Amino acid sequence: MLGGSHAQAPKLAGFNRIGQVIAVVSGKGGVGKSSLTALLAVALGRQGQKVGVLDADITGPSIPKLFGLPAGGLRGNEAGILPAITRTGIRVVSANLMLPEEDAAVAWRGPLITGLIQQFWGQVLWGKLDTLLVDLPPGTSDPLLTVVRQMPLRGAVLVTSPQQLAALVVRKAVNLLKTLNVPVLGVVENLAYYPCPQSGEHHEVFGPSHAYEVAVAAGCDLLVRLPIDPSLTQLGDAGRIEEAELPELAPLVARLLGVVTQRAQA
Ligand SMILES: Nc1ncnc2c1ncn2[C@@H]1O[C@H](COP(=O)(O)OP(=O)(O)OP(=O)(O)O)[C@@H](O)[C@H]1O
Repeated sequence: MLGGSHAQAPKLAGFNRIGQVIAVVSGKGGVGKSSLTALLAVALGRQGQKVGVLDADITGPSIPKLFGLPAGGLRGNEAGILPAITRTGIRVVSANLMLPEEDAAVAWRGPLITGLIQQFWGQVLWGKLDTLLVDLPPGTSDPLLTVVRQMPLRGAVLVTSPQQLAALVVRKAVNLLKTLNVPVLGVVENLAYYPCPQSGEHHEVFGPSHAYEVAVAAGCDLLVRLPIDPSLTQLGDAGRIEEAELPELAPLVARLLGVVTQRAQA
């Protein structure tokens, strides 16, 4: 059933109730977008939200690894696909959960990839969610267009890092989101600095920040600057990202909770 681009969507309208769908977008790979998606899901869950993560990075899925979810963990029945559930109750759907082994490759052409993203939206029994986060692959390509066309996006969170190249590529993503009328809810700069454990001084390991320029281009606020934190790498590698504490995310969490409130009042 999975992987076909023309599969019939079951009637999930009465079953799935999703308060808001938020895309997490970067221009360049490796800026920590998947980690940020996972951390945001955890932070929203701690605020009492029911959260789902749709891993739209079909060929490079890293969400299951961060949560310690094993390959082959997706189940389904004739009604639809059941998401895997993390230790703290976050519902996750990812190509890696369909594969027999974690390191099996997905070598698919574009139409199959977009077909699978559509199935992750249209054939998954997400149930009632406050927020569905969509982790998009880097680049301004088909998956973003598919998500924008198929899902009622409230907006996007843009993740960048201090390198000028990352800022340049993320500005391309900003322009595409503008063209597609997707509001940018906030910019996150990851790997912004390394706080010296001895002196507390912030070292700009990847150079000076360009995130303000990105935020200005996107017409929104730079909400979060995340430091380089080796414990994050360790927790992610161990599949224990849900144990991370990141108070820096509070402004972004508040913004996303605000979106829910505004929508409820509309
Ligand atoms: N703030 C941080 N401090 C330390 N390590 C980090 C931080 N953010 C991300 N990492 C680490 O960097 C690596 C890449 O992160 P991640 O997979 O989230 O990036 P990505 O942008 O989603 O990558 P890709 O675009 O290739 O999918 C991971 O090992 C992750 O643990």
